[in-house]
Amino acid sequence: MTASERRGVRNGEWSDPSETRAVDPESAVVVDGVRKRFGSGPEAVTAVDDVSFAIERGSVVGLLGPNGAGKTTLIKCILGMVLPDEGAVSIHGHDVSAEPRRAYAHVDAMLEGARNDYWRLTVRENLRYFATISGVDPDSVTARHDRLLDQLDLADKADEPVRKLSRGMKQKVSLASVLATESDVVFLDEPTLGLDVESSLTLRRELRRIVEARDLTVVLSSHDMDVIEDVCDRVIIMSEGRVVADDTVSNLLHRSGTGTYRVTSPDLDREVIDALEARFDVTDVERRDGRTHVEVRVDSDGFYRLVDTLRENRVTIDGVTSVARDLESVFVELTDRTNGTERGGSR
Ligand SMILES: Nc1ncnc2c1ncn2[C@@H]1O[C@H](COP(=O)(O)OP(=O)(O)OP(=O)(O)O)[C@@H](O)[C@H]1O
Repeated sequence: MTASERRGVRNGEWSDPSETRAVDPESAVVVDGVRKRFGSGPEAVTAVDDVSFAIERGSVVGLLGPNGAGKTTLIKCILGMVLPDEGAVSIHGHDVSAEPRRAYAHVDAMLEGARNDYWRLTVRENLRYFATISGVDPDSVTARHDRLLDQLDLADKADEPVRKLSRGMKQKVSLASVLATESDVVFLDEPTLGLDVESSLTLRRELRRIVEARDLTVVLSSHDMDVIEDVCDRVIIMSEGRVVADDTVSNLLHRSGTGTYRVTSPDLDREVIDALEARFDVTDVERRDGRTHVEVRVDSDGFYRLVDTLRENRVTIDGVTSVARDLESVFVELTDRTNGTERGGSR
């Protein structure tokens, strides 16, 4: 280990690791006040802005955010591929600046949906290769590799060179290569990118099964909300470099306060719809069977203001139902809000 490796970086200055805050060795990953700026002067971009969180061992955490939110930069800071300007990262209790070898000993990653698999080697040879370079005797994990190939529907391709496989299969080989090692913490960036629906479903199901069987910690970034909703225990949503939500999938879906309501009425004319649009976030208007159905997204006290507005306009209400939320609508709501485009009935 070099002298600089023995030192931690905090608040933009090199410091003695003994000065760094004690981290919970029980956490798989601890990110503490990480900040990263690119460039300088008016052109500077703060890609990651004071981000902190801890990830429990054996959990699957989704990292979400619109393009440019800072997800990749944050993952690269955690993996030591980008040096943060401020803050500290530790993995399994080891500060990545002070003890990089120990911190990264059990970490693997698949970035941007791919990994440098060896296309001339067969699928099984790739798995053995990556197990070997991670310090595992490949003969001792043959049974586990067979199981992995089975789980990912790759068993009948095990002895084919990777170059002969379809794009989706290559992607599964990438994931299998990550899981073939003895890593305890894996970072998967867009693992289902380009997969067909069936392969994506298989991969999600098997990933979840593998996580439970091995007590694996996974940090998964994806633009596909269904993947996140299916696989993750918890979701961290970033927008403009900051964390705007950090909660379990179920809490995010059932957050009290905000919601979308569907109002059905025989006399919702254009004038009333204009009045609703002026005060609320009207997400859908549909005329069917002589009635009008309007979907309105509101915040915590917005529901009562919505009902009051309908009454003021003497609207006959046939029904008001709550529309089930999915992670996508929660995501849009949270990231719209931080981008200053919130409507949600607060006008
Ligand atoms: N090497 C770099 N030099 C300058 N700016 C950068 C660099 N890397 C990232 N950025 C900027 O930092 C911000 C965050 O980018 P980042 O790639 O981390 O976002 P992201 O959430 O991963 O986006 P995406 O979903 O599009 O991959 C963006 O404004 C980006 O342009």
